[in-house]
Amino acid sequence: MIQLLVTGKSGRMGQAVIQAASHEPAVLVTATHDAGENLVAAIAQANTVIDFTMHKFTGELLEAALKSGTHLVIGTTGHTDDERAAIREASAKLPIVYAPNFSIGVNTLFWLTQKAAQILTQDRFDIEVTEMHHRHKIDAPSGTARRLLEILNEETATSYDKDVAHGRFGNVGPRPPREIGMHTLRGGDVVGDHTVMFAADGERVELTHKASSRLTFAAGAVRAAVWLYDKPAGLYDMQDVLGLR
Ligand SMILES: NC(=O)C1=CN([C@@H]2O[C@H](COP(=O)(O)OP(=O)(O)OC[C@H]3O[C@@H](n4cnc5c(N)ncnc54)[C@H](OP(=O)(O)O)[C@@H]3O)[C@@H](O)[C@H]2O)C=CC1
Ligand SMILES: O=C(O)C1=N[C@H](C(=O)O)C[C@H](O)C1
Repeated sequence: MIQLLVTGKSGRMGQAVIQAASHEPAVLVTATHDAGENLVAAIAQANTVIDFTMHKFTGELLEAALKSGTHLVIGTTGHTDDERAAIREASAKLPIVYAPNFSIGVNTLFWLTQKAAQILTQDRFDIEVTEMHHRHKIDAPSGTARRLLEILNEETATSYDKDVAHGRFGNVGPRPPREIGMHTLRGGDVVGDHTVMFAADGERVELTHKASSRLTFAAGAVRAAVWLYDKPAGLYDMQDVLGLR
């Protein structure tokens, strides 16, 4: 039985996770947590945490989980390089699923993007990525877009720091062939849209995913928590949970 601690309980995703967990017989929400509450007391009541909060909270969460041996499903995005390294380090002792997106559709988009990049970049296809989210989102680009860029960087031998152009403005000149454009849109109540575009002379391929309900992400996170139950320490993502590797 998964005894679940839901952090960020009053947030958009925290609420969706509590709802999704109520539909999963193997999962019982035994504790919840919000900013300012006692995390050590909350984590003592659980064997697994599902965390959709804020990147700055991850250090405190890792420290508490390492002490209690609690499994972690981390969906929070916007981590710094140091925070990502801390998650990797903790995974030597704890089973952790860390994923920027828990939807089956987006994880299929990751797979399709890798395959498309392998095929299309043998010819001269320029790559652009767009994402759109609701007006409340605080990190940009989205964690999902960042993962798409990492996949594209790997397949095209480009660098996230040197070759990704975050928007364009002014007299930027012709497009450098290795450049990957990243364009972030914010507005309204958009749950999460991502497009990877491959554009060549005479044709264009667009791979798009649109999420219309946060329950999609929440159900995926609950599925990841159940999957993680009997796994050894290690860093996993949703591709592992879905068997997409
Ligand atoms: N991986 C995925 O599939 C998905 C990831 N996300 C990510 O999940 C995260 C949360 O998104 P969302 O639910 O929309 O955000 P919300 O702002 O709605 O909720 C954030 C929650 O985290 C809590 N929180 C904020 N700061 C802290 C802190 N320092 N310590 C403890 N708790 C804190 C908030 O508490 P309070 O209200 O008291 O401040 C709130 O309950 C984001 O990083 C987002 O990108 C979102 C959707 C899907
Ligand atoms: O903040 C959100 O809402 C979302 N965040 C995730 C991200 O940053 O990729 C996933 C999803 O698109 C919704």
